Amino acid sequence: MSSILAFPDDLATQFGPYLPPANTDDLPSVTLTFASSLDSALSLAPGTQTLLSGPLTKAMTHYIRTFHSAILVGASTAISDDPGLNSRLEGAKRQPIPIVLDPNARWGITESSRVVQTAKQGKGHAPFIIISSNRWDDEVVVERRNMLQKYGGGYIGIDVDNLGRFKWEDILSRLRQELRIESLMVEGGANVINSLLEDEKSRGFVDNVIITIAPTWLGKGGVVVSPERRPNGEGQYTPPRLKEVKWIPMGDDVVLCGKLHP
Ligand SMILES: NC(=O)C1=CN([C@@H]2O[C@H](COP(=O)(O)OP(=O)(O)OC[C@H]3O[C@@H](n4cnc5c(N)ncnc54)[C@H](OP(=O)(O)O)[C@@H]3O)[C@@H](O)[C@H]2O)C=CC1
Ligand SMILES: Nc1nc(O)c(N)c(N[C@@H]2O[C@H](COP(=O)(O)O)[C@@H](O)[C@H]2O)n1
Repeated sequence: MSSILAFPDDLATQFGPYLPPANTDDLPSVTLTFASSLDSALSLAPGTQTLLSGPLTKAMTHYIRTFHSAILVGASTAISDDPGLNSRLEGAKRQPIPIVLDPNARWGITESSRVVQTAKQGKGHAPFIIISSNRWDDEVVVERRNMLQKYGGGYIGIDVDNLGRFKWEDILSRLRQELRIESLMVEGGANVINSLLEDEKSRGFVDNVIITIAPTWLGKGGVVVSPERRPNGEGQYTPPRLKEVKWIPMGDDVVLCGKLHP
C-alpha cells in the first residue's frame, strides 16, 4: 500500500503531449484518468475497491499525479477506498492536493483516514472537501473542518443545483480562486466521471484523457462509466470522440491517451 513506485523513462516520455501546461491563466487544465475493465467498469460493485491496474499502469498513475496541482474523487470513492490520493512515485517532485466532492457531508473523515495520515507523515497534502453551501454550519462539518485545518486542508462550500449537483464551472473556478489550482486530475468514480462527460459544456473543460484498460470483464452490476446522452442546444446528441489518440501497451494493460477539449 505504501510502497514506492518506479516508472521507466522510456514510457514516461510518451505522455508529454497529454500532460497539463506549466501555467494556465484561466480555469484549471483538466485531465480525466481512471482504470477500466473491458466492459467499462471501475469496480465490481458500489462500495468496493477493485484492483484493475497492473504494476506498470499503477506506477503510471502515480507519475501522472505529480504533474497536477490537485486530484479529485467523489464521496463514494473516498468512503469505499479510503484512498491516500498522493503520489508514491520514487522521488516525486510534487504532491497533488486531494479534493473530494461531498455535497451532503457523507464522508466521515477523521484523523485516522488514510489521506490525513498521509498528510501527517509529510507524504502528501490534507484534502479540501467540497460541500453544499447549506451544509457549511452542520456540527459535523465544523468539527471536521477544525481537524482538517490543523493539517492545511479544509472545506469549500458551493451551491448545488436542483439535482443536488455542483456545476463543474463552479468547482473549477473556486479551486482556481481559493487554492490557485492550475491543473486538476479527475480520477473518479463513475458518478463523478459521468457528471463531467454528460453535457457539452462540462466535457468542454476536459483537456486530456488517460485511461488504463485492463484485460478483464467485471460483469453486470459493476460501477460503470457511461454518461447520459444529453442533447445539445439543437436537440441532438453528438457522441464525444477523442482526438490525437495514442494507445500505449503497458504490461498486460493498454493505456489510451487522447484530447477531448474542442
Ligand atoms: N478504477 C478506477 O480508476 C477508479 C475506481 N473507483 C471506484 O469507483 C467506485 C465509486 O464510484 P461511484 O459509486 O460512481 O461514486 P463516486 O466516487 O463517483 O462518488 C459519487 C458521489 O459524489 C458526489 N458527486 C459526484 N458528482 C458530483 C457533482 N457533479 N456535484 C456534486 N456531487 C457530486 C455525489 O455525492 P452524494 O451522493 O452525496 O450526492 C455522488 O453520489 C468505487 O468502487 C471506487 O473503488 C473510483 C475511482 C477510480
Ligand atoms: N489507476 C487505478 N487503478 C485501479 O485499479 C484502481 N482501483 C484505481 N483506483 C483509484 O485510485 C485511488 C486509490 O488511490 P491511492 O493509491 O489510495 O492513492 C482510488 O480511490 C481510486 O480513485 N486507480
